[in-house]
Amino acid sequence: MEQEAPWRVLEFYSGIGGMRYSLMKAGVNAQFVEAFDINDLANDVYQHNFGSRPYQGNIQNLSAADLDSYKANVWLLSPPCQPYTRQGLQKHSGDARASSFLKIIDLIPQTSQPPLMLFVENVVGFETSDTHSKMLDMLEQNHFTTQEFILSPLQFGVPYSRPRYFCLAKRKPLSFRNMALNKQLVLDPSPLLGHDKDMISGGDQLRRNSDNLPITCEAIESFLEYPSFSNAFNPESCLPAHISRSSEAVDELVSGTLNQYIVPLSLIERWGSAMDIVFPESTRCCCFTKSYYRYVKGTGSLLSTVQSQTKDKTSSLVESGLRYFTPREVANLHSFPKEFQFPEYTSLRQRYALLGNSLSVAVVASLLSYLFSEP
Ligand SMILES: C[S@@+](CC[C@H](N)C(=O)[O-])C[C@H]1O[C@@H](n2cnc3c(N)ncnc32)[C@H](O)[C@@H]1O
Repeated sequence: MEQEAPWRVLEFYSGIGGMRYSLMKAGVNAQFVEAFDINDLANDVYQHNFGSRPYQGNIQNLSAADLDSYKANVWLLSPPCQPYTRQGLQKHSGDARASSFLKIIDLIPQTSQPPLMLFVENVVGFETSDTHSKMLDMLEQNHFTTQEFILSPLQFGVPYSRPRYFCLAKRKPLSFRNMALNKQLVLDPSPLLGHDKDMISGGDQLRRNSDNLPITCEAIESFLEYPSFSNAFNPESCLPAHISRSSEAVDELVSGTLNQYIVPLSLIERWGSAMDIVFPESTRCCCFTKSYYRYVKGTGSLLSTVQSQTKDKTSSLVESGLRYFTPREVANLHSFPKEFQFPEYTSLRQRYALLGNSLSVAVVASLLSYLFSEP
């Protein structure tokens, strides 16, 4: 059989390439025509892994003629989330960081060849914004059919809570495999997993509570870079009195690179009660944000390296050997492939920041595979 021409893909707000990895994982025959990101360092990481450097400019300065010149038929977009986050001021389209995406929304009708498929990722909260209303109006007026999802890696067996909003759009005459979901906001991954017949079609009945799904997640342990370092992760400053401070493993740890992942005693004392602490055997951890490692509260989970079953009630946080997840472990929870690497010169904080801005490849690959499937 003759091989069909690859889909020509544009990746807007490419960051460290989460969308690209997702499309690769979905097995779509695609050619990445161009990626766009304003962040120099994100582009370094992208280039390090994919060999090509994204266009390093402001997306807001693109014209319809620029976009037409790529002759692309698929656009993947993960615009900045800050205008729509619950923690932010929720200025929506009034936030300057929303303007480049609003510009794209304006440009689509002005292109001579609008994309055939569009995929947008953002935070939960986007779906109630005025930017969202503008996007849906534009898509409808330009003959796109849309389906929207809010999904989390937890629903795909990954022990990681990162619910995100997704909009999938196809320009007519293209249509979705499950047309019953047109114009719906779906909170259930079943249609993506080919379980369409299990769905109760129509209205709110689709909106099942994601956390109530009978999904068994793998234990966090399988995502750890250093699972065997559990006891060694007792930092010198936090060692329980009964453990010898001169033990070889501890010396090695304290002098070695692992030291940087140990949560300092001062932070434990100050923020202990606000920390989200998980264990290797836990089947859930919290969303890692771009501020992980800079701030403790609400930025991601910390790992207690003392097994919970060996921990008696009186043992304190100080004794629980708290450490940060390493960037590789965060990448694993984001389902990034093993080959993904940061350039040597990137700092820990930079790595966490870039990962925190990225996405779950497990979730997005599944959505993209559904987007590209035919009825
Ligand atoms: C939410 S992150 C997307 C991350 C990406 N999906 C990934 O996997 O890493 C948003 C990205 O958009 C970039 N960005 C924000 N505003 C931009 C603009 N006006 N022009 C170009 N890039 C922009 C940021 O540098 C950031 O990398």
